[in-house]
Amino acid sequence: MSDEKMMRLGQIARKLNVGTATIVESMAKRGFEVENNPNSKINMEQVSMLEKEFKSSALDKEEASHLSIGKRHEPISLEPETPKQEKAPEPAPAPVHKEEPKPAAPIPTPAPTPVAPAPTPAAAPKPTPTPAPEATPEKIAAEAPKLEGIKILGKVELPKKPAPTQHSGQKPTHPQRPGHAQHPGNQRNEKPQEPRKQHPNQQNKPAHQAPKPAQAPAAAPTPKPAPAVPIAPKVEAPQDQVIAAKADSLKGLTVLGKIELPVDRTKKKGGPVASSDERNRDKKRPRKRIDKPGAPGQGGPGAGNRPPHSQGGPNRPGQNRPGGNRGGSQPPQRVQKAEPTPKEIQDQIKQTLARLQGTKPGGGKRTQSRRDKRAERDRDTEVEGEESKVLKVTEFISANDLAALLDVSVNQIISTCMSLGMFVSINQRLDAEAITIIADEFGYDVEFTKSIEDELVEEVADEEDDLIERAPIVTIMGHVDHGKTSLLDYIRMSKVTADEAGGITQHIGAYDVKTKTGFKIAFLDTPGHEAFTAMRARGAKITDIAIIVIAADDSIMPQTKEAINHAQVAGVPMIFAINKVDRPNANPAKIKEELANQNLLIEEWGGKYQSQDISAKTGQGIDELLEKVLLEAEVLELKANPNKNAAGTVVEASLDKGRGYVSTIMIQAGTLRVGDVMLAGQHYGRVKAMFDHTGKKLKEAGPSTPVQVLGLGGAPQAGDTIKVYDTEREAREIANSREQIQREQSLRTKKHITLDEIGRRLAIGSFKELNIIIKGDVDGSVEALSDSLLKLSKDEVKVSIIHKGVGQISESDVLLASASDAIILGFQVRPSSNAKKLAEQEEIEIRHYSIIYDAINQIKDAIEGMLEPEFEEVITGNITVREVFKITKVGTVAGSYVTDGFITRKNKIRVIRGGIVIHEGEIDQLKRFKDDVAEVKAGYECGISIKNFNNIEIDDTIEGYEMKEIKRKK
Ligand SMILES: Nc1nc2c(ncn2[C@@H]2O[C@H](COP(=O)(O)OP(=O)(O)OP(=O)(O)O)[C@@H](O)[C@H]2O)c(=O)[nH]1
Repeated sequence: MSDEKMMRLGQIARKLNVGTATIVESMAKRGFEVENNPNSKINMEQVSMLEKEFKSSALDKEEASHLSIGKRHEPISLEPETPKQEKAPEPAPAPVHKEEPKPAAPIPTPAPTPVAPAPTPAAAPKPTPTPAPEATPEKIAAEAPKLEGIKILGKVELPKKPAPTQHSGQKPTHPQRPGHAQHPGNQRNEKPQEPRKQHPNQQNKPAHQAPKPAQAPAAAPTPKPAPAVPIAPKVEAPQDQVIAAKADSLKGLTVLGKIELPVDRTKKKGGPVASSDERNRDKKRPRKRIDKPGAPGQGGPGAGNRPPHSQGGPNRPGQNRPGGNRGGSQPPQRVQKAEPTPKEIQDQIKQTLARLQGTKPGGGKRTQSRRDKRAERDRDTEVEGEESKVLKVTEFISANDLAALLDVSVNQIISTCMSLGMFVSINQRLDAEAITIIADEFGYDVEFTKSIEDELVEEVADEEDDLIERAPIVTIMGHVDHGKTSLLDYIRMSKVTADEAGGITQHIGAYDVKTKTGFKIAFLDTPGHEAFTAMRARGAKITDIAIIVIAADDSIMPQTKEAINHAQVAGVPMIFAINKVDRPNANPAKIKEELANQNLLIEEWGGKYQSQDISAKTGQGIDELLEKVLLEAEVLELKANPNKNAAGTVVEASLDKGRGYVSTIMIQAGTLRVGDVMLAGQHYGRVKAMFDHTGKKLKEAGPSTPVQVLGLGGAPQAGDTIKVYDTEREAREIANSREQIQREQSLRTKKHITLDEIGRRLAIGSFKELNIIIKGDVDGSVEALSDSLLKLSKDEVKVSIIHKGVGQISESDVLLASASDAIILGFQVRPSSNAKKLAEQEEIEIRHYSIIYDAINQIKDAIEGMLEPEFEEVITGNITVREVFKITKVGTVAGSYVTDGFITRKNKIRVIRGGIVIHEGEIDQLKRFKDDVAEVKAGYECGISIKNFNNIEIDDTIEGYEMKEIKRKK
């Protein structure tokens, strides 16, 4: 008995057409723990519960088998039969009874269903079919009880027979009879809920219905054995019957819908029978088929099922869905979700999107865009893969230009810069370092092309025959007051010294003279002050020979050494002019000795350096000096081609009210003529007029000739090279280019200091910057002042010359000063009336100077004022504690006496006990009697309390002190 009452999990699972896991889960919900093991036993009571719960599932299975049988003949149905037959016997009886007496026993019904199938197969007796139609329901009823198959046949077939031919016909009939539950399955689309109701009742109803419909159809049932049914359907009512059977098992129809899955099965398994899992799959698959036009075409087992579906299918497209519902509303959903899992879903989505977008797969813009990007990447990788290329650029090209040269998008350049910690804009110009780094990122080596300056200086190799001797260009250098100007004056027989403000040469000039022997020598007059060091350096560059003036009554001074260094660095031969030998204290030998100590042996002493004792005052030795210059020049074999466009260097530039910008230029090669288009630095213009150092007009000037030129659009800087171009346009383009570069460079030198520098200064504590704008009458003075001021920079204060130039102080200068919080220094120049007004409005300070020293000293003072003040401690007084009062809410109050100096409430104090400082802090309260006071002088008593300190004892000394600011120097 026990065995009979118990069923194995696997067994019941097969019977109910569900998975063991599902059963276990269901059992668990009901409070029964069952191990998910096919051999786990479940008692019949539980089985009954499960049967109720999974009726639909069981029915599905049966119906499916029926359907297949009916449609495809017995063979297929046979499979299900065997198992069912075994079970059939048991359940069969129950259903029978129930059917006749009371449809109630739904539970048993399931049994019958299974039975039914059994019979069907058994019914294999296809012959019965014929009789089936004739069979009457009554008979069926009678027999039904005996055979399970009867139940099914009777129920389904009968009702269906009336309108069996067409499923649609069934529907109408069904509506009248609940048994349509099956139909509902087909009709699910219309009324999804029905199926559910039907399912549970199906078994009962079918039974009931069977009897009713059995009426006519009953005939079919007569053959009792459902077999008749299956057969019948095939023939006449076979379909009807089958349908009828399906009616009961409309779910089966649903299953058919699932059958679509079979299609898949055909591919994968090939077996139509569905397990609980398969069931879901079937349900899912059908949908796939529906979605996929190709699905229907799939044959195989599924196809067999389909046909029947096809009958109802066409009319009831929702069948598949209903099937899903049968198992519960969830199944269908699961099915849908589960199916998509494969990549097919993604493909479908893509296709769908493609359709929505009206694009063909792979043909959309996005795709194209992706392709393009891919292509770009490929290209990039190719570039990277290739040997590093060389990118020839000039410094300060813009990010955009660099992108074009690298053949990448400017965004890539910008993002690369960002990754490198640089934030650049599209039009921002990049310095050499940045260009190199960025290019490297893209696999390029950078080769900076010669700057425009270099290109200008670069001369086309001249034919030997075109070269002729030229005069040497001589620079006179030396320490302050050693007599440089005097020497030059003597040579050109003029006196410049007397005209110079402060007696100091403030700008350089150029002169050419003829020696007594008739040879020309061009002189550059360099200022002797330290501030002009840079100028001297420039002078040395265009200098063929340097005359180092050393006062015989002095010694080799720092600037003398500096001048020597510049000459040596420039590779310019030096001639020492030991001056002031006319003075009684002159000691030329001492100078020569010092030179020797400097490793500068003069010829007299066996060295290679020429020297000449001279007196700029008396003219002693000057002719000899010039001869030695010529001798040196001869050795140098100085030659130049005068028959080409002029090239040279700007020695000086200034703004002349009447004549405009006047530039002193040393022609180094070629010939400059009036009317030539000349470019100097970032200024260009046509030469309007030329003058020599005496003011005499010149129409042309050859090599080694210093000339004053009128016609440039601005004042070039000393040291700027000049070149003559054939067209103004050409000169303008280069001038603009230089201007841009100059702007970039100036911007960088102004604002861009290295991170290290900033960090270092920040570490120091405070970082202050004194911005200065310098305007002067001549370039040399501006440069000199600029260089001197820059040297005033200290760690704590940086002097920045944010702008400098020749000419009147303009409104733009004031605006710039306002924007950059700068002061303006005017050297021998004054602001325009508008600039003056603007300066007053903007509160911009403009200082005027005519002597460089004054400017330097004042700025030095200003810088000192800007330095962080230094403080020193000043003890203001001492008080002695005579009594101590401890007051609850106040703390300890010391009754004290000011022994010396005074004490103020703002004083910082120290509490000293036994000569040792035990506390440093601030005064909390200072009182005289009950009144708060700000100060108590020596000889008076007072009450004092100290912030956060109550450990005051009698005889303690309280020292008051303050930090006093001290002006800082140097
Ligand atoms: N006795 C004497 N005095 C000289 C001689 N040469 C120059 N001096 C004087 O020395 C002073 C300075 O001469 P400068 O020619 O201005 O000297 P410098 O090197 O040009 O000076 P800076 O222009 O400031 O660089 C002047 O007072 C001259 O008169 C000389 O040979 N003999």
